[in-house]
Amino acid sequence: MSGLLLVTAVEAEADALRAGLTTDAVTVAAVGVGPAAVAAGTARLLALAEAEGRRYDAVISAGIGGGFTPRAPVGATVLATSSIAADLGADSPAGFLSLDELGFGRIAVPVDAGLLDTLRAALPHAVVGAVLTVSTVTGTAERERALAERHPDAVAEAMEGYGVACAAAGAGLPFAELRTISNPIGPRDRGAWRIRDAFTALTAAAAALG
Ligand SMILES: O=C(O)c1cccc(C(=O)CC[C@H]2O[C@@H](n3cnc4c(=O)[nH]cnc43)[C@H](O)[C@@H]2O)c1
Repeated sequence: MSGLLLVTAVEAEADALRAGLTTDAVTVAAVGVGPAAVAAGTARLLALAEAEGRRYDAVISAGIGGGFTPRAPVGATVLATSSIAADLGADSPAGFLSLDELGFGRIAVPVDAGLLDTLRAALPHAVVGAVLTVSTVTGTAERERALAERHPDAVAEAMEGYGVACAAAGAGLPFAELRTISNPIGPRDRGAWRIRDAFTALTAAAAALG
């Protein structure tokens, strides 16, 4: 057993997490932006560990994300109940058809219940709900509305959770997703992103984990 693997998209997120950790039982790795990059990167890390005779206890997709207003305001910490590939499917004149609706698989991966309980105990103020994984950051009110209607339990969106979940499932490991909110989801306003606040919240979350 080699502890926990925290997977981020970019090094700045990984550094923010490392700044809060006081244990070496947690490995933090940045493997790229988007579901494909993190699925490939996470699967490689898990396979390398296995080849060395090591095995992680669990994998967490961690980093910053956009929050659905008012449920997850900027600076909030979010724990996923499930990670949902919200734009994986097909467009049609009748609207978006998800992978499930097409009959090709599941878009929602529930997180490990025991791991979520542990994280909730460590982070009692966290907002808990579904976290969407998107390949395109939402940038209009129309898109925000469509996502919220399709996923009424969603509290946040990011670009990696579902990819990390697929890699963890492939290795038979418990999975969870932790996000701190850098921006509201909605019309694109890059100037309103509070990335530093989200990094500060990531550091605090990591400190609460150990
Ligand atoms: O400026 C942009 O529009 C932009 C586009 C792609 C990536 C970024 C990043 O800052 C990369 C880091 C990371 O941020 C997560 N993130 C943060 N907010 C959101 C959001 O509202 N929707 C989706 N993802 C978001 C994401 O997981 C990136 O990996 C900036």
